[in-house]
Amino acid sequence: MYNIVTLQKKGQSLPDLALVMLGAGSSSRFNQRVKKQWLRSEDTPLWLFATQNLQQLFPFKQIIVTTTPDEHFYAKKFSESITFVEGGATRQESLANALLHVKTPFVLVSDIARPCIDQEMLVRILAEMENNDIVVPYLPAVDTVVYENATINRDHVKLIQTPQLSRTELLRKALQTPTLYTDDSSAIKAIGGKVAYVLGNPEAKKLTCKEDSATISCLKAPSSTPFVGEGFDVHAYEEGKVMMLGGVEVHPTTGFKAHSDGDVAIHALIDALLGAAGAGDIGELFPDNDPRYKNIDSKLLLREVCSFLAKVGFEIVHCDLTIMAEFPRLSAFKDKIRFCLADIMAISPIHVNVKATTTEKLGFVGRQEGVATSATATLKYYDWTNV
Ligand SMILES: Nc1ccn([C@@H]2O[C@H](COP(=O)(O)OP(=O)(O)OP(=O)(O)O)[C@@H](O)[C@H]2O)c(=O)n1
Ligand SMILES: C[C@](O)(CO)[C@H](O)COP(=O)(O)O
Repeated sequence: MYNIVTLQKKGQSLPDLALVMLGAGSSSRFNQRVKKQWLRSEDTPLWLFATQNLQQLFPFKQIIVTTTPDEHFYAKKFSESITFVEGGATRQESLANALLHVKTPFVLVSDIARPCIDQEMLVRILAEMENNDIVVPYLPAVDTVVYENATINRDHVKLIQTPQLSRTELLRKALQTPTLYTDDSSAIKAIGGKVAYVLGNPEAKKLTCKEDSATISCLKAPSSTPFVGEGFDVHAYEEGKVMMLGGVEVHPTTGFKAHSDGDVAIHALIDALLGAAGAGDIGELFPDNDPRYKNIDSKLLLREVCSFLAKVGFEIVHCDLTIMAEFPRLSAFKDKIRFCLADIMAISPIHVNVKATTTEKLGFVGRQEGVATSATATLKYYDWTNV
């Protein structure tokens, strides 16, 4: 590792450092269905790419990543060694949550939205840590700067970047304030801490708006690999209920025994979609003991899954369902189901296929105890290079 060699050459020993990666933002200025955290560089989401980039530059004792509560379960599936912490409503709150887990005297904090940190910049930061409370990379202003209609001396202006290296205890203390700061150094400065500024790097630009994607030079285009998932679900019949299959009412008086509306076709499809994304299964998202999902219309669940998949960087390419039912006959409903599902998934109806079959009176389907559905779904990464 070049930076370590450099530091050791300068006679410095390596400090114990924790890395905090802030990734719990709402990505609102990015203004896309996909959140910037989840853009893929080849096969790696941006938050992990940014983390791994720093990880290969320094042997951190701890790595902590903040995520939004709804993405937390999915982010955790990417790594066993990272500590994932739920973020708060602001960057500052997310940082305070992460700091509760830091065990080292110094902590390096970076925005996942600044993925292109190079080793020279990190070395410049580490080299200043000993005699300061926080070390902050910056870029000088190169344009004319007007502040409240008055041109000011641009030599006095610094454009602040991350990562910033702080004394952990002092940073914790600095964040115990109702004042909202947009970075760590402003908070530490406000309590009288000693701030060292070192030269940053234009390459360490923050991804804020969608137009920035093309300028984040270290990111590679997403892989074009298709991901195929499969799902399977069964529900027993229950009299006195409407039967919903694939979002369509197919029988007025014989429905399904279930916590939700029991739409076995949508449930299998959801599992196929989640399977393709590596996101577990329907029960992880919508537990069947959660009162919010009692008798819920499964179309709402499918909508939520589609919006989750879009948020974490996927597009739906195709799906195929086989509904196994002895009763009712489904031939008249297959196209209606297809159009209904395609509409919810916002894909062409020709990319949704629905098949129905009996099981020749064999098994629980054949004995008319219930209905089963198997489904496959194909996803691909959202291609941000086309935006
Ligand atoms: N509540 C928050 C808000 C922001 N961040 C993180 O702080 C960094 C800087 O924030 P920014 O780039 O502004 O990201 P967002 O807050 O997601 O963007 P926006 O303001 O456009 O919604 C990002 O890596 C973001 O994920 C965070 O961890 N928790
Ligand atoms: C921390 C930061 O990246 C330094 O420039 C910046 O202040 C983050 O601000 P944002 O409004 O949360 O993007």
